[in-house]
Amino acid sequence: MTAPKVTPLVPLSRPEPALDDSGSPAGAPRPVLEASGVDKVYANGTVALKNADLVVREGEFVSLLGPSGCGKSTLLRILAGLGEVTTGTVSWWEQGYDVVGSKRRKLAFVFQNATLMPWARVRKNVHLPLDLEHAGNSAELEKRVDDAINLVGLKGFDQAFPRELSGGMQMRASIARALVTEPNLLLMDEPFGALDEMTRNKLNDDVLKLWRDKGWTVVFVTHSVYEAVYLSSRVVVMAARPGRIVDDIAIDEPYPRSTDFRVSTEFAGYCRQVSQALERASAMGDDPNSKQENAR
Ligand SMILES: Nc1ncnc2c1ncn2[C@@H]1O[C@H](COP(=O)(O)OP(=O)(O)OP(=O)(O)O)[C@@H](O)[C@H]1O
Repeated sequence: MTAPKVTPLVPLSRPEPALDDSGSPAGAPRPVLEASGVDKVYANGTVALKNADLVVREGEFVSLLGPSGCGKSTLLRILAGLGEVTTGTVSWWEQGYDVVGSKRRKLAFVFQNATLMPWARVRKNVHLPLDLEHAGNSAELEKRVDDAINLVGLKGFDQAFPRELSGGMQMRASIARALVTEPNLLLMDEPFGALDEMTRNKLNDDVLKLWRDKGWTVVFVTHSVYEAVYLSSRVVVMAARPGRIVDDIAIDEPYPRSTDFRVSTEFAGYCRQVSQALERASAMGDDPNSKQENAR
C-alpha cells in the first residue's frame, strides 16, 4: 500500500506578536491555519477549489457550509494535510501547532462516518492513535484513554464492540479517538449528518462544551444552517463549480449556548442571514468571477 500524498504545510515566518494579514483588529487571536490562493484540480479535471483564501484563528469555531460538491471536504482535507493543493499554500502558525503526522501533532480529524475498527472494542479503537504514535502502554496513556471515553459519555462501554453501539455512540467513540491525541485543532467533516435531530443536538452541545473546556480551534463541515449557526463563531459559505468561498458571516452571540439560544430571535435572524447567503451561493452556478461577491 502506498502512503497517501501529503501537502507540505509551510510554517508562517511571522514574528510574535501575530501580525494580522486579514485586516482584523490588532489584538485578534493569532492565526492557526491559513489557506492562501488555494486551487484544487482533481486528475479528472474537476475544479474542486478556486482561489480559496481562509484564515482560521486560535479558539474559533468555523463552519464550512455550502451546496453539495462545493469543495468543503476538499478544503478540510487540504487544511489537514490529507490532500495536496494544485496551486496556493496552506500555512500553520508555528507556535504550538505541529506538522500533521509528526510525533508531536496537535491536529485531529473526525470523518463523516465513525470509521471504527469493527473487530475491536471501543477501548482498542480509542487507543489506536496512541498505538500509531508508538506511544506505548503507560499508565498515563491508559488514563488518557479512560478520560476520553468518559468525556464523550461512553463510560461503561469501553469493552463494547462498535456493532453494539447506536450511531450516536459510534460518533462519540470516534470523537474520543480524536481526543486521546490531545489536539489543539479539530477538523470535523460533517460528523453528525447521519444522526437523528435529538442525538445531533446533544452531540452539538457536547462538542461545544469540549471546545470550550479544551480550548480547541475547530473547523467543521456541515450541510445544516441550524447546526452551523448554533455551533459557530463564524460561518464560511461556499459556492460550487468551481468551489469557492463567497461569504463569511460572524455569529456574534455569546457562549455557552443552549436551548434558549436555539429558540431566540437572534438565532432565527442568523439562520435567515445564513440561509440567504446559501441561496445566493447556490444560485451562483458556474461563475468563477463571483468569488467574495457577497462577502461582508
Ligand atoms: N478524488 C476525487 N476525484 C475527482 N473529483 C473529486 C474527488 N473528490 C471530490 N471530487 C469532486 O470535487 C468536487 C468537490 O467535492 P467535495 O467532496 O470536496 O465537495 P463537498 O462540498 O464536500 O460535497 P458534499 O457536501 O456533497 O460532501 C465535487 O465535484 C466532487 O465530485
